[in-house]
Amino acid sequence: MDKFSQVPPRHQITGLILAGGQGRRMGGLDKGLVEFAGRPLVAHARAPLAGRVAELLINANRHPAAYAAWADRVVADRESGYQGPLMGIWSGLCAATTPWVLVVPCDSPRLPMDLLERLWAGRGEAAIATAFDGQRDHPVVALIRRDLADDLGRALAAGERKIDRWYACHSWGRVPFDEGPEAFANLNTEEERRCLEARRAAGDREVPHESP
Ligand SMILES: Nc1nc2c(ncn2[C@@H]2O[C@H](COP(=O)(O)OP(=O)(O)OP(=O)(O)O)[C@@H](O)[C@H]2O)c(=O)[nH]1
Repeated sequence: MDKFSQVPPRHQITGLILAGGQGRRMGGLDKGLVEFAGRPLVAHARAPLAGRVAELLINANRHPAAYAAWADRVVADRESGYQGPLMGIWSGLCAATTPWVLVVPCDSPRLPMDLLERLWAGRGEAAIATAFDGQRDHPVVALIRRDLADDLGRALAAGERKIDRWYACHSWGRVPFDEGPEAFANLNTEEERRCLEARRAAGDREVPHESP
């Protein structure tokens, strides 16, 4: 395999930001629109995808107009009732038109900028490749083959809601990232948001500024 075969082909990949949750631990706020370091969280989630994918989708169940500024298309869950991230992934897979979909959560503002390159290079023959930070798997940071959409639809119809259990039914590769857990930190509470913002302000990493 030559080195160029490891470059992710942009036209084959859709970016999908999952922002369809209820944000209960943040008092019901629409988490993707919560400010982090002066910009909405969705802007940070977008940074490692922008310019690297054929189309950028945001899966959101509230405030579609606000999200539209950060995406090519906003896609709501195909079934109502906040049924969890697997429903968001299925909704994105169904809406995508490329063979692969790169999924990221809206509430992890420090993902590696070369996330796609590394998942692509590390996926091997797997149909699903997820990030592993050396301690934990991050199932919602995933490169997934779009042709699994029908299977996922059937699994959801049969009541499946657990991401790992559905992944385990397919060829699933875990791609190690040596940055450590900080790069995949996700914000569930206002306190976590404040702490991560303070660490960032302390200067441990600069996040590139980007406008919609
Ligand atoms: N489409 C969709 N995405 C969801 C749903 N629930 C969670 N997510 C997404 O999955 C990722 C992880 O979500 P969590 O932090 O576990 O859930 P949350 O709803 O955002 O927050 P909590 O209500 O506090 O659990 C985030 O990117 C969410 O936007 C859902 O019902 N539908």
